[in-house]
Amino acid sequence: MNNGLSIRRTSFAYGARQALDAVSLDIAPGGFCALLGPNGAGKSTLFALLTRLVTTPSGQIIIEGHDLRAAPRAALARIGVVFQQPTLDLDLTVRQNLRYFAALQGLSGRSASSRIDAALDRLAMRERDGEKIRALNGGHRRRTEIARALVHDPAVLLLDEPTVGLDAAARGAITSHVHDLAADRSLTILWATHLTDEVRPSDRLAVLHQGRLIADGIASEIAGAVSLSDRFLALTEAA
Ligand SMILES: Nc1ncnc2c1ncn2[C@@H]1O[C@H](COP(=O)(O)OP(=O)(O)OP(=O)(O)O)[C@@H](O)[C@H]1O
Repeated sequence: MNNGLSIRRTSFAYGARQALDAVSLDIAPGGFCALLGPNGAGKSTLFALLTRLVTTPSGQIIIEGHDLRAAPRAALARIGVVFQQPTLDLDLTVRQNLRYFAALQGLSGRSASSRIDAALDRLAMRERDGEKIRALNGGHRRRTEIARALVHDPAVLLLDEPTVGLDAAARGAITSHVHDLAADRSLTILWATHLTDEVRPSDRLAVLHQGRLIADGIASEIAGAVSLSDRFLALTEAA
């Protein structure tokens, strides 16, 4: 059984536009990888493939040992995902949003309640559980979405630029929460961002540019003697 997340030589084109070109990326179980790429690099396209919003005959994606093409239901059941566009119901409370999602996952009653409590605790959102989403700021909304993605106890968590549109303080809080989730090693995490200041020196980092993976390693080693921001600019300008 090949656990964790494995993306093998995966390509995708929108008509004549090649959005991903033979991308390969392996994340071991419990591993964490930041996927850094400028606008248009192909991050959202990769997430669309990982969640089967789009399909491609090229390459292979394996989630917790399940081939996404051959066994989509088993593979998709093991992932939790936070898309770039928020999808919470603004007129429901935090807990109601999570309860609705739990029901879609076939969870109800006490087991749903305890999973929801645990997920809210992980994002420090339990004390806000009775508030309507509409009343929350952007950072708390994103934390609610991440908690919701954890309710069914996925093995792999996919986060597509969860800090987009947030102010600096909320961005910092979400970035810390993501790193806290990564530290407990119970989840395999792929986290897309286009901001170098969200990546920590010890993070595993994959750099995507124009549909190709142009670096994969520890962020501080990729940066070398310069800042990650300078290295990222040099890599994406040169490639
Ligand atoms: N529906 C579409 N039709 C045609 N081209 C598309 C479509 N969606 C994305 N593209 C193109 O595919 C490439 C990759 O886009 P993608 O949205 O995956 O990048 P991204 O890294 O997620 O960017 P961003 O940070 O702006 O979200 C870009 O050149 C984009 O213009």
